[in-house]
Amino acid sequence: MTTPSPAVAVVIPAKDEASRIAATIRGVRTIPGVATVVVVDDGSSDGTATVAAREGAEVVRLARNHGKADAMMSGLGRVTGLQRVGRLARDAAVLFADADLESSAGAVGALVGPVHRGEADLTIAILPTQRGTAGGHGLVVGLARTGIEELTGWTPTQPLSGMRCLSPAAVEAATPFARGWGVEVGMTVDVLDAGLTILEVPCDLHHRVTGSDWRSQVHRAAQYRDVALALGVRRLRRRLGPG
Ligand SMILES: O=c1ccn([C@@H]2O[C@H](COP(=O)(O)OP(=O)(O)O[C@H]3O[C@H](CO)[C@@H](O)[C@H](O)[C@H]3O)[C@@H](O)[C@H]2O)c(=O)[nH]1
Ligand SMILES: O=C(O)[C@H](O)COP(=O)(O)O
Repeated sequence: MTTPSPAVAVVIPAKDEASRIAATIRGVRTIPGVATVVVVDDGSSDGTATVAAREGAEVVRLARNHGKADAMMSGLGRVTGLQRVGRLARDAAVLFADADLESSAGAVGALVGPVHRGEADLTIAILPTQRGTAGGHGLVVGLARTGIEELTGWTPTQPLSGMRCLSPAAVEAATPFARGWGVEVGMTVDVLDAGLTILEVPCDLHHRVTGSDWRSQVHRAAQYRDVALALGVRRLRRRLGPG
């Protein structure tokens, strides 16, 4: 007899991902222990929610766009609701995955083992070099990395990586999330501040890279703003001290 894998709840924030979400849901379903897949449609203008429902996901539909962090918080709300009604184990790990991973999505499964074995409270995926040309200059990544380093003494390899698996203790330490694109940086700092452990895990994931056109640069500006805000709030907290 094989021992059943401990439960995992997958949460996928998704904005206008109708062409990718089905493959991503199918990918994460291959991960042992996945008890539920929650897709949060963050005010999409395409058929993301319809496709996700057709794939059998739990769909949370936000009427307007709230940004990635709020979508993730809404997903956690659904996870808690499922736990309350006994449809999901209370000690389930939560695995956040982006919607654009498509057929590579199953590779986030590597994040689960260390959390279930108690080797880490938070695991973060390290992605291989992506296909296509990235159009950035490393400004947002640099801001995030040096900010985390300054606040915690730990240097992350890919500070913006959003594929993350959290133990219940890490969920408690990391919530409420920093807004928008600041969610990963805020989570990293808050989890380390709580005395919990983080492990980076290489995962063979492929996603849509941000290019170099004007839309991509506007996206990077929003990332920069949100990361700077998440760091600023935490610096201020340090200065003000506990309580
Ligand atoms: O308003 C939004 C915008 C995006 N998304 C979803 O968030 C995920 C990540 O968005 P994406 O457009 O792929 O952003 P990237 O710039 O490629 O994201 C990188 O950087 C982000 C932090 O800035 C991380 O959250 C991501 O995991 C990381 O891949 C995807 O599932 C989106 O559908 C939302 O839920 N709401
Ligand atoms: O393309 C990326 O990796 C992100 O949008 C961050 O951009 P940057 O760190 O290159 O500014």
